[in-house]
Amino acid sequence: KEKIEITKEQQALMKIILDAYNRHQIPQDVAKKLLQDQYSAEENFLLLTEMATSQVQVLVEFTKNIPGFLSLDHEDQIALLKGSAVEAMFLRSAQVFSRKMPKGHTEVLEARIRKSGISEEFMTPMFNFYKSIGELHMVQEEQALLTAITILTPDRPHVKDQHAVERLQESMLDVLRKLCALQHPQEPQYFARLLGRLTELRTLNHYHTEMLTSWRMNDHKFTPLLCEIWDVQ
Ligand SMILES: O=C(NC1CCCCC1)[C@H](C1CCCCC1)n1c(-c2ccc(-c3ccccc3)s2)nc2ccccc21
Repeated sequence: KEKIEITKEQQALMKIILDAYNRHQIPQDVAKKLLQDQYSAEENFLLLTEMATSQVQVLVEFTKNIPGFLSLDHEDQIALLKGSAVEAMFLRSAQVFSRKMPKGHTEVLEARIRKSGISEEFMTPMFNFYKSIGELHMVQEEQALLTAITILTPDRPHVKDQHAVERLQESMLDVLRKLCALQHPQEPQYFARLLGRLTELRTLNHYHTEMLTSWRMNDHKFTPLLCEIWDVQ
């Protein structure tokens, strides 16, 4: 049985990522809001644009704390943020959805989201993803590292120096691999399952523009930031 050891610098890296992840959380809790009332499609769309706008700002702050990120080519930094923002949104949504809630609350939340205005066809892939994330019972460190790994995906559109991004991502993947082996010793496949979720995340990314434009209302208004991030308008 090979001895898995997280080195001192890997521990320091994990602490930086976890602190940044915890520091940059959305202030108001969208799940609480959704559990309070059933909103109209228009109100839900507005809620999503507000949540998404603040989440992008939070994501930028988190990303700036990833060691090495600010040393990347500046245009590549933008390309990585633009390319990962939607996936980070779905990953965060999955974590919000999978949080331990009082009896019956998750069912109410799911029902509210199903009636939020998003077209029916996207519900199955979206909730399959949320439930598959929930089944992993990720610890905070794993969630934070997975978000950093998603941001540091080398093959986003317009990234010039992919190797520089690969090197940063690889150091995150190595820490995550060791953490998974230590946290889930009975599940040697756990790390692979975690990475498999990133593939599922990309398919959700693929749907996002259509999810927005098919929102059951007319005249969809987006902020300039979201037009950039969501490839709409
Ligand atoms: O507010 C939300 N998510 C925040 C985003 C930022 C980070 C925190 C979470 C929305 C609400 C859904 C119901 C209507 C209001 C908005 N939400 C979603 C999404 C479904 C579809 C989404 C999307 C994203 C981009 C593009 C196209 C579609 S996000 N899944 C959730 C699971 C649990 C709690 C909220 C959840």
